[in-house]
Amino acid sequence: MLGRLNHVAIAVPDLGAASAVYRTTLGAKVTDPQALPEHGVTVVFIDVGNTKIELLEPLGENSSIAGFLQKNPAGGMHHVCYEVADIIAARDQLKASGMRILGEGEPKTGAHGKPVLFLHPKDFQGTLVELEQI
Ligand SMILES: CC[C@H](C(=O)O)C(=O)SCCNC(=O)CCNC(=O)[C@H](O)C(C)(C)COP(=O)(O)OP(=O)(O)OC[C@H]1O[C@@H](n2cnc3c(N)ncnc32)[C@H](O)[C@@H]1OP(=O)(O)O
Ligand SMILES: [Co+2]
Repeated sequence: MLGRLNHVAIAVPDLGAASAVYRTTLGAKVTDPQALPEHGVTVVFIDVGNTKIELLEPLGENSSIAGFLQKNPAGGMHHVCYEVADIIAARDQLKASGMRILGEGEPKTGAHGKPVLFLHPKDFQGTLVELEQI
């Protein structure tokens, strides 16, 4: 089921400040901010060759990452995203093995314009897992 590691996501309280740290101290090329209101976040990506770093900050009132940032006010590792060839087949296989699919269980369109799903962190060793269909 698993393909490449598409990205590692870091939730931050201030996307501009976090982007500046990556740009000035690590020489990173940071994409322009991309507002994703349907996901309640604004994101940027940093391509590191073999994968990407996604920096994300809350957007709007009930952002799905607000709770995480309350617990981690300075920010922190938020999720990993794995690529899958067939997200519906992956979803159905995971559901059959008792894993919890977050949201209504139907893929939404992610930052890369591809279908994505999220798996409950409690089912994956305390790590929020995103699947993105390539
Ligand atoms: C798709 C666009 C973009 C892309 O890459 O294309 C993105 O990645 S957008 C990313 C933002 N969207 C999401 O994260 C959607 C999925 N997330 C959720 O539905 C929620 O964040 C959820 C349900 C994982 C947690 O929501 P919340 O924190 O409000 O709920 P709880 O406090 O009840 O949390 C339950 C339990 O899980 C622990 N938790 C929460 N977030 C994480 C996390 N990122 N990693 C690990 N664990 C997490 C939380 O601490 C609670 O644990 P407990 O021991 O019960 O306190
Ligand atoms: Co992501």
